[in-house]
Amino acid sequence: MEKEKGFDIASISEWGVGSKAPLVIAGPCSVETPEQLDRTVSALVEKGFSVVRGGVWKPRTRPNSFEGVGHIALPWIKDVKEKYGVKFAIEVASPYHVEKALEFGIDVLWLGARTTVNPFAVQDIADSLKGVDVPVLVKNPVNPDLALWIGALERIHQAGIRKIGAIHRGFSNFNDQVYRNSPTWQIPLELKTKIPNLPIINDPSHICGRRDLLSSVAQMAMDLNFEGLIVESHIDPDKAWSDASQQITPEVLGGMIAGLHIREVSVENPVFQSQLDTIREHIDQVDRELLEVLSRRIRLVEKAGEYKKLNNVAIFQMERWKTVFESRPEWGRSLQLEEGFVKEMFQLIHTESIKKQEEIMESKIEGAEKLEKPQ
Ligand SMILES: O=C(O)C(=O)C[C@]1(C(=O)O)C=C[C@@H](O)C=C1
Repeated sequence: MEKEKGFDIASISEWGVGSKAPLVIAGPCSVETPEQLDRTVSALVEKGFSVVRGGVWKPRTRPNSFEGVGHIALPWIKDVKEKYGVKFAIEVASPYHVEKALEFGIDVLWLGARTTVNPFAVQDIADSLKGVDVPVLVKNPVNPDLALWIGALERIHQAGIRKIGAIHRGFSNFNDQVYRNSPTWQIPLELKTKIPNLPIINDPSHICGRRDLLSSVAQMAMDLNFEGLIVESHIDPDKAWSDASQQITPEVLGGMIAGLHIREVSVENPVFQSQLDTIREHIDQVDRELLEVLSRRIRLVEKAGEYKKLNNVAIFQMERWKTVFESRPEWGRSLQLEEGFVKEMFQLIHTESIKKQEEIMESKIEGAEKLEKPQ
């Protein structure tokens, strides 16, 4: 995969938010009242958290939902920062938000998923950040579009922001039965591959939309070596004014973070390394075989395409495709392969079959004349 060039990025240890790894940013979805903020921050500090989040201006999908208390929350935030010595992160969606946040000494800014999708809005914010030395995090866009995410990061970075990171909050979906926003892990992993030194922070709260899944998503992020977590935590989650079902108390959050297994990127252990190298050699061998088998299948599909052309038969054969699509996951099950994985793989394979046969139909494929027309 090609790396993006020209990103000069500071590591989290240079952000001025402490050097504990992973970085945990925790706090209420929305700042509601001075009392709610004070009680939540006090409980978070007691559990060892020192970087707090809290929504001031809340972009909501539907009108008439609670849209945040607005700039009146900023003096309350300034008070808890002074009282508890915490750092504070908020979302900004316009140059006005940036100006106000900086005026009140906010330590970390983030762009929300609905802002990232809009290059005009991102550019306006980037322009307002010129000459400012504050960490800025960019959430993934609501749609699974890596280029759009990278584009927003580039705009912020080109404004001179070196303390830059990404937040993976999942992607909108039509009918994901499990997640509020599908994690689609391959997208943040591809981002990491393209911009290796970009810190990525996982947001299990917005991915899950419910409390019971938070720790499994947070653990997955740690297994994939994400640099941090941003988690919604409220002193009285059931009474939260927004996103009540995904917030947890600072106490529960403390337990969740303590229970995470933090993985090393690699270890200086020659035995481990040589064992992993052996396994990787086997994987290389199997991947070759896999590609050889796939190539054999495609050659057969091409042959079928040539016969279809000769006999003026349509490419898409619904009955046959149904049989293939229903039988393969069953074959896979007996080989301990996940049904969803097999289905997705065969969908891809079928798309390639159709593409290949289209090419044959459109062109005068050499050799087609040599085929005998079946009787
Ligand atoms: O069976 C065929 O007619 C094929 O061309 C093969 C194949 C496949 O890839 O399995 C491809 C296209 C059809 O829609 C059905 C099946």
